[in-house]
Amino acid sequence: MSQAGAFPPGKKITVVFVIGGPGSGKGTQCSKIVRHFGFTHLSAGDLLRQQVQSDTEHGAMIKNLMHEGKLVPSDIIVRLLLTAMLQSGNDRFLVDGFPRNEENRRAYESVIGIEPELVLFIDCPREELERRILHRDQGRDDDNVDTIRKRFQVFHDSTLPVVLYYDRMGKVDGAKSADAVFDDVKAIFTQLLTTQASQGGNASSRRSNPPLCSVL
Ligand SMILES: Nc1ncnc2c1ncn2[C@@H]1O[C@H](COP(=O)(O)OP(=O)(O)O)[C@@H](O)[C@H]1O
Ligand SMILES: O=c1ccn([C@@H]2O[C@H](COP(=O)(O)OP(=O)(O)O)[C@@H](O)[C@H]2O)c(=O)[nH]1
Ligand SMILES: [Mg+2]
Repeated sequence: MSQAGAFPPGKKITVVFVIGGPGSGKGTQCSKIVRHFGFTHLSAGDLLRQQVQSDTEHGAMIKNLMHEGKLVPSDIIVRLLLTAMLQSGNDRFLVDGFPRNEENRRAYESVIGIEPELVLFIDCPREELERRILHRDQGRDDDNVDTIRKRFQVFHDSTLPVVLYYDRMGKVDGAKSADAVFDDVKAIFTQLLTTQASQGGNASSRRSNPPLCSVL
């Protein structure tokens, strides 16, 4: 059952999924989008790390799965996302690093049910991803060579097919400098928000809109 009714009636909620390989710059671009376009940034990975740090019911299980580069059960992450959305009071959300597989997508659809108006896909070659992660220096215990390989495999096998599910996908070249990537991201968001304003409604990612940018 959709929880879209959990939001104030008549309030239009805009959701953008931000997807890309580990180290592609999802968090970096989301910070810039927040500053420029007033979205609330919901990083699925950060929400899970908070659960580990506050030693919650599922903390130990989440920690082990993340250390192995595996995916946490969908119901846990969807519940965390919904709670964060409701608590924010905002009506524009960047969902960073989610959905990561088909099961995630279905769980989101059945529990939250607000279709993303855009899926921003940050494309970047694997060698560059690995280089960035190994220099990230945020003390993450999944940023090591062994776990990185497993995370790449999950991204390739499970996450990329979810990206392809959506018609309304904006793809950017994430190998450029962070500012150059943001120039491209800015153009996509400006187009999205302009279209929304002129339509006065949602431009759903599954309707037959032309893609905002080149498709894979
Ligand atoms: N376009 C870029 N060029 C070079 N380094 C980048 C770029 N975008 C992000 N980084 C750096 O790469 C690392 C991974 O970025 P991050 O935003 O954490 O990626 P993700 O959230 O996709 O894993 C960070 O150390 C970040 O500062
Ligand atoms: O929806 C999600 C998002 C993240 N993760 C877990 O959290 C880790 C780190 O995710 P994050 O998005 O922080 O990594 P990034 O892509 O930014 O390097 C992943 O490898 C998964 O183990 C998950 O299970 N489900
Ligand atoms: Mg991140």
